[in-house]
Order: sequence, then C-alpha cells, then structure tokens
Amino acid sequence: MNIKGQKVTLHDMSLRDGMHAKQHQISLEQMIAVATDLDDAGMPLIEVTHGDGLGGASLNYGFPAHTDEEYLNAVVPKMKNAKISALLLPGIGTVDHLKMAKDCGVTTIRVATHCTEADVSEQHIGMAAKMGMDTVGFLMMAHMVSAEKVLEQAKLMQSYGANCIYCTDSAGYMLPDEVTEKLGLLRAELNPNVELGFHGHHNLAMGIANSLAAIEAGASRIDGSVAGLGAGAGNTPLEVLVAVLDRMDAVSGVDLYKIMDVAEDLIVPLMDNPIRLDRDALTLGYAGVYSSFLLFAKRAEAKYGISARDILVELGRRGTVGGQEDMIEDLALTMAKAKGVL
Ligand SMILES: C[C@H](O)CC(=O)C(=O)O
Ligand SMILES: [Mn+2]
Repeated sequence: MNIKGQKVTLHDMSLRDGMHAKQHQISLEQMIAVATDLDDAGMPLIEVTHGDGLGGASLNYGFPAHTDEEYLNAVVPKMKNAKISALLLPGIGTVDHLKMAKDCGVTTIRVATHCTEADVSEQHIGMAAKMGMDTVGFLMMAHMVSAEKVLEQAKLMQSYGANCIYCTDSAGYMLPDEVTEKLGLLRAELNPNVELGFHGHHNLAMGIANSLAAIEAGASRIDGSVAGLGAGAGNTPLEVLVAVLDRMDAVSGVDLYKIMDVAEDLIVPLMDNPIRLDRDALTLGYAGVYSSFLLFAKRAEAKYGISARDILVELGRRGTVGGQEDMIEDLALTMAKAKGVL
C-alpha cells in the first residue's frame, strides 16, 4: 500500500463517540482540557456533542452531564486552530439545534442517518449548506447494505448539498476489502469535489487497517478517538493511526508525541472501564451490532441475568439499528422470561 504524501484530515471523536463510553457524563472541565490539548497537538477537527448527536439528551439515549450548548460554549472559544464539529441525527436533532450549534461557532455539521434513510437528511443538509457550513453526510451501519446501495444514498446526500460523505462502520464489522469496495465506488461515482470520510469502530481490531484502506481508496477525512474512547471497543485509536501514518509518510499534521500524551495522561484516566476488546465488544463486531448498544446490553445483563453476548447476538440476528435502544431491555426481559430466570 502506498499513501505516501497523501494529506489526511483526522477528526477526533473522543468528546462525542466517547460520550457513549462515559454514559454522557463528561464534565465541562474535562471537555476543555481534552479539546485544548488536542488543539495544541494539531488535531484539525474535534467533535463535541451528546453521543447520539445534538438533542440526544433523553430517556432513550441517556441524559448528559451538560447540554450540548453548554459543552459547545465551553469548548469553542478555547480553540486556537482546531474547528469544532457537531453530529445531528434527523429525528433527534432539529433545525433549531443546528442553528444553535452554528451560533456557538460550530463550523462542521455531520448529518447522520441509517445507511438506507438518507432521504430524511434533506432538510438538515440543505439548511447547513445554505448557512455556509462544512456539511457532511454520515451514512451509519454501512456494513448492512451493498456498495451500490451506499452509493445511491450518498448521491442523495450529495444532491442535498453535502460537501463530504462518510461511510460509517458503526458496528466495527467491516474488513478492509469491504472498505476498499465501498469507498472505491463512492470515489469513482461521486462528484470529485465531494470529499470522502471513514468512521471506524475497533470491535474486530480493524480500525487502523480499515482507515488505511479508506485512505487508499480516496478518503481524505478519517475519524478516530484518542486512546479509542468511543462506543463498543472504541473508535480507531488516533495516536496509533498518527504513528502509522507517520511511518507511511502520509501527512496528518498531528504531533505524535503530543497526541500520545493526551491519550495516556488525559483520556485513559477518564475511562470508567478500560476500552478493550472484551467478549461483548468482540460480539458487536462479529455479529454486526451497533456499537453504542454495548453498555445497554451490559446493563440489561446485570438486571435480568441474561448474558450481554446472548442479547447482542439476538439483536444482530434481528437486524436492529440505532434508535432501537429501547428494544434492548425489552428483549432481555423476554429472554429472561423464556429461560425461566424471571
Ligand atoms: C449516533 C452514533 O453513535 C453515530 C456513530 O458514531 C456511529 O454510527 O458509529
Ligand atoms: Mn461511532
């Protein structure tokens, strides 16, 4: 693989996807400390939002320690060079949330939909583009459909005004060949001025390999998290990716030692549990289950005595997708009754 000289924009997820792993309980001080050190390390883009995006604060998704507006107002003014992005899932986040984020100084809005539902992003993508924002379409759970289907949905987002399209491996299920196929088709068929991005989860330990495959196929934006702080087994660990890109003479602009220090000194002490590939996180990747279901399944295990692994496998079999978090407890209860443990 030769990606020598290729410029890659890294996008840190530890303060958004990492919110899942922290059950959305990151303090303002912690947000500021991590974001300012990432800025100092040369991270160009940092996402700050509830784990499920703007407006995610709810019984279904979890109540955060602070509102999105409080987090954004705390972090944005402290940035010297880094730009702040926000995630928005239509149906959870509204156009009012979008305007609020823009008013707080968010420059990049990432409108996320399930990989077959790009049509619900028209209003939000259209409005963000009209407001002159860096507007990204983010197709989640992209392993569930063919490359042709991802392309069809990406073309919709492009037609609404997105200037960048992401192929998102929400379940950490993809292997490099699949990433190559999907990103390669997007690169061949979308407008050449539309950037491509890849967002990986490390549930099969493929975060780095998949990110490299994405870069080789034409992606210029790659998501990851410092020390992998993110849902499931975490996102692609950014300090590792920076080291690998350095060795391959690709250009990320991020200082390796500084980002290593953010990982070790700030993020690891922040973790409630070590982010590692335990049997449940591995099951997410193996069964193709949405990464943020992990903690829901572990909580259901503690409550109903059904193993998180069995719950996750069944969720995978049923093809459950993001937004169906309430089904996890329901399923655990049904399984417990069927097993006679309740
Ligand atoms: C709302 C999700 O957590 C978005 C994401 O990071 C993914 O699908 O992966
Ligand atoms: Mn994610």
